[in-house]
Amino acid sequence: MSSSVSCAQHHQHQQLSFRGRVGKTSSSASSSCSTSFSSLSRGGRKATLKCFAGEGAISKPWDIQKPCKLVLEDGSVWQGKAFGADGTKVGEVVFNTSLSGYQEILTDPSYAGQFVLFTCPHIGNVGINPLDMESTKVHMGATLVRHEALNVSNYRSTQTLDSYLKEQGVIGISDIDTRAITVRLREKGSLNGVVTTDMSISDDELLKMSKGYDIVGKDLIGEVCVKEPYKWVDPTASEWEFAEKAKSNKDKFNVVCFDFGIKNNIMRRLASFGCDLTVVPANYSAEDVMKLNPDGILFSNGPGDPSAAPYAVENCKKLLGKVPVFGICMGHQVLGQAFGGKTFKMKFGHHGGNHPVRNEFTQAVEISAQNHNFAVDLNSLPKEVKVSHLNLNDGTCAGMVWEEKMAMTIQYHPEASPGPHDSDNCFAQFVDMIRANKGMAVSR
Ligand SMILES: NC(=O)CC[C@H](N)C(=O)O
Repeated sequence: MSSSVSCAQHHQHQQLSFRGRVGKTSSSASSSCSTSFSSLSRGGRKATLKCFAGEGAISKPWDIQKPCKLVLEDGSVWQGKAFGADGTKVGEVVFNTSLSGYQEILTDPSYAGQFVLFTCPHIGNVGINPLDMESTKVHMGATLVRHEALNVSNYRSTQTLDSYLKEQGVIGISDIDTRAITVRLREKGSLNGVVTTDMSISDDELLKMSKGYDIVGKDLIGEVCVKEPYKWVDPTASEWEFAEKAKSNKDKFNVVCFDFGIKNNIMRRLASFGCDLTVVPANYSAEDVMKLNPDGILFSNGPGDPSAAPYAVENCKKLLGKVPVFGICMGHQVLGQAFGGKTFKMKFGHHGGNHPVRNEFTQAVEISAQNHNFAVDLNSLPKEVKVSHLNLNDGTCAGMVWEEKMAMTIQYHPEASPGPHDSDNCFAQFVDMIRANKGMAVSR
């Protein structure tokens, strides 16, 4: 099987990699970027390395000094280099501590209305591939990185981060001090900011724009969710499947997913555990959902303030107790409100792949992938609701169960993508709840 690997232009001393470093580029390769590098073969796999330079032209991406700046609402101005699209955007800046999986983060619809600052200093090194998309586009307003890797090294990559962001109309800024900004966000809390490649706009104007932005009270779900119902049947590809329960499952269940900005891997994991999915818009009525005769209902992740989506909460209230329900992230927050609880905005939220949570029933600790800026207030919940998981960094509510209502919720991301798989068992638990409700034997 041969696959095509793309790389940005390389200068003489840069190394080319193919699943690990394989040697230095020759000087003839570095001076002749319109031709393909000779095929590299490793582990039986062949790859053709191509350059992104246009016909005959030798552009030097490492020499490009197109300016870009970030102005935060606290008045700080951060000069950097532009990549991706040109333009001016306003958003809430959050930092993500994941060491890998920038493509999944870029395409997570929950980041609409926000800018993601990656604390991992090297972003872009595995390029972009068509298989790791969590949705059809990039939803964040801008991507903030310390260093944009020009050298792309992955056998699945078909595009550079730069060209993908250009195509998506998303601004990238590199060469800014992401550590200093992260410390600032930790001290002051999430800050709004403006990123621009238009140097004619004054810092004062940009500051005014960033101060005028507020994600609180904004219903961003409507911007990212589907308009018409659709079916999803694809499980995790068999070569990646790791859960024994998913491998041995033979039964099929009809599950309706409310799309608040659903990530593809939630659907893949549910499909792996035997769920045939009908994905419906966020404002699909409870009555219409019940007409689909679901065995279970999923409330998905999604962007923005959970208290700004009262229609979702009302729908949820009508469905509680009818069939088993599972809420993930925004879905957890919507269910929390439907239970009678309240949500609040956190100082800088949780965004990363290494957050410890404790299962309050088993005391087991899971390392989880998280991405949220709001949380359910533990003290606002009725006594029938049990807190199933606690975040061990700050003691916030990370999961709930209301047994009589057949409801379970998780504030973080059991589907990972990117992140650890410790919490994947949540999908099996949801399916077990469905099985029990149908009078079937539970698989444990
Ligand atoms: N990933 C999500 O679903 C995020 C939920 C919500 N927008 C928050 O930031 O808390």
